[in-house]
Amino acid sequence: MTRCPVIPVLVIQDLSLARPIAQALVAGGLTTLEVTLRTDCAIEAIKEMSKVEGAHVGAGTVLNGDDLARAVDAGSQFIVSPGLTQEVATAAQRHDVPLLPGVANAGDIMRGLDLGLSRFKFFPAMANGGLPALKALAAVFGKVRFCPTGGITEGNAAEWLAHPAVSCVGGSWLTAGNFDADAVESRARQAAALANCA
Ligand SMILES: O=C(O)C(=O)C[C@H](O)[C@H](O)COP(=O)(O)O
Repeated sequence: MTRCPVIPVLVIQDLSLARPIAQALVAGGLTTLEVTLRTDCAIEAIKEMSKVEGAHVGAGTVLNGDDLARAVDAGSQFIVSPGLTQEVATAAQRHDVPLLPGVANAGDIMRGLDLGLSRFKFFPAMANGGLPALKALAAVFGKVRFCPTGGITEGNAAEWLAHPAVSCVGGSWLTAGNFDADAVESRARQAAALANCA
């Protein structure tokens, strides 16, 4: 979460674009890449993107232990899930892989704390009440850190990142539309500057 505080959330439909997309994002300064398991080629895309120098590739939309095992076998260095289940948390512990599960309310966070977790994705961030909702949760759970995702854009990312409980943000805006390497690199560069990526 602190390595590079803007995480592109990627839905790879065309495997041949996996490497060029990763190269463009890394060239622009975004090195932590989340590949969602929402497409048939997602697992292969994780393998391809992991070959790109400087890329730190993980899996998103991990819904159960089987997804997690497939993602880890493909080389995922971290796991993101839209929600928090005991099954996914246990599988992450078993595979010794960092897990960023989604939370939407205080009860979710408390279940996460019970499982030994303190870093969560706040999802879906905008639909869940946006920054006011996160501020209210952060005031109660002082040591918890969040990665808001869902509705984050280049227009509001800086505002989220300015909150001390927000360690990073995630979003699909970096690769939205038809793939154009120059456009992706330029969006990544802007986002990296916003987030002071090293
Ligand atoms: O399913 C998951 O595990 C996810 O990672 C969900 C994504 O974070 C959001 O769908 C991204 O939301 P947008 O940036 O608004 O497109």
